[in-house]
Amino acid sequence: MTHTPILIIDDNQSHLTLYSAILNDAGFSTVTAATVKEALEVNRQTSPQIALVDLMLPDGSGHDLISQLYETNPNLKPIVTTAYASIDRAVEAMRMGVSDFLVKPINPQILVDAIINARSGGSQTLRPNLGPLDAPPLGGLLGSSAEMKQIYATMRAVSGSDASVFITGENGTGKTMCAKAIHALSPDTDGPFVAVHCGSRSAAALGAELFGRGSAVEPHVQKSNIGALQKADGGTLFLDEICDLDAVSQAQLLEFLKTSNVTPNDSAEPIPVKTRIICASSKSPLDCISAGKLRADLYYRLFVVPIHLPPLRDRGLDVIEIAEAMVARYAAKENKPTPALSKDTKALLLSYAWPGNIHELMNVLWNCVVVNTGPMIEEHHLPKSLLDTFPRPQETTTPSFSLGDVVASKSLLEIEREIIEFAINRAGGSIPKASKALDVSPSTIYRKLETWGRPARGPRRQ
Ligand SMILES: Nc1ncnc2c1ncn2[C@@H]1O[C@H](COP(=O)(O)OP(=O)(O)OP(=O)(O)O)[C@@H](O)[C@H]1O
Repeated sequence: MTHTPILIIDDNQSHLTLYSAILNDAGFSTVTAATVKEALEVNRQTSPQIALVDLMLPDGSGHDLISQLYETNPNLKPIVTTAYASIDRAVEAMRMGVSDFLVKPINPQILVDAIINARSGGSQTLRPNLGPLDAPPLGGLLGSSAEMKQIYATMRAVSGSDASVFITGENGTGKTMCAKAIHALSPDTDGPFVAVHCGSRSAAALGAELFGRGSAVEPHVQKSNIGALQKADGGTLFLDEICDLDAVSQAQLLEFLKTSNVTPNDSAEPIPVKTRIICASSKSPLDCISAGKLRADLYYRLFVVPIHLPPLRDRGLDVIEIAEAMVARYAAKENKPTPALSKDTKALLLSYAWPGNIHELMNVLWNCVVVNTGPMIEEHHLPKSLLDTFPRPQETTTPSFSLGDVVASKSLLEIEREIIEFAINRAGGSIPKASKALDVSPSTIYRKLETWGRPARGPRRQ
């Protein structure tokens, strides 16, 4: 069976580029439209089997558009995308027969899964060429766990677009490395990569560092007075620990994102700047918004493509892969033969919690290579004091059910909610998938979520 291109309808050019890149990378062909009028024309020309429909379009609503598309293309499977999740909208969309309801920012794998689901119609599974998921790591990032492979695929997909990227993850998980790798893959790789840590100085100093001083626009003035945004013109600006940015700089950054102009302090003249923004945070941005530290409007502008780097303890055998590469690197540096890791050492590395993540692993292994001279790194060579200080924390993410305990302590409604939440988490946030697993209709779950006052799918809290 041949497939027509997927029609992507969104009035935001960055989203069109990004979704096309993700789907093209996954082996699908795409066509795009930015308005209702354009969408009807492309629909007439290509008769797509699947359309990704944004609900808010400049010349009409996505719901009305879907009705019009059905008139000439009754077999169409629409997938709704929206930045404004509401249960009412989701239920209304499900009633119209849409295949899925995706809340922006959309995780690339969820987007690909939604297309696969729509194509398979719930029975046959037509897996497209997912080559990028098997592609080798990027930019020196080590690790071939499924989690990291998915991250490499996202990085590749986003690198060709100028969409903002929001990287979250504990300290030492590789956020900076990931940002550099995206820059290196991008068409602007020859442009500058400028990194600014948003948490390490006073608001005034940070403001000047980011936006520069008025004198910077004068041609004779030192380059050091130019702000980081201007320095990153034609390249990438990496804002590390964005949640620590002060309120004044947040307002200025938001203004920049709206206008693509920088107005350095004391200067009247706005300066046009074209730069891709990648930001990172080790804190949960949603918690920071709740605490009034991060503006929600700034967050939604920046959180176009989320990348969450899992802690090292959740990357399975990546710990050993990274450890062996690091040991070889440090041995070469110290002019020593590369020692092997004993079986017990590997078991310990795998069971330790690594609160400092890859940074900590690197320090431990460098110490081992420097201090020991033998051909093998044994368990007793590892700094035990360190392991004793940071025992592996209790897993909290997966609820475990002991029927007796549960029945004794919880109401039926509570148990039902736990099971539904569990199924949604296991389905990566996809309500249709969770509903399939529980053998109920998606609208049943949407209605339950509405009762609990919980959004259908949004950025996951860490
Ligand atoms: N997947 C990886 N493979 C190999 N080395 C890695 C990987 N991820 C991170 N590193 C190394 O671990 C160290 C920490 O990485 P990085 O500085 O990018 O983390 P981070 O999340 O930005 O840390 P922080 O939050 O402390 O700024 C660096 O030396 C980096 O080279």
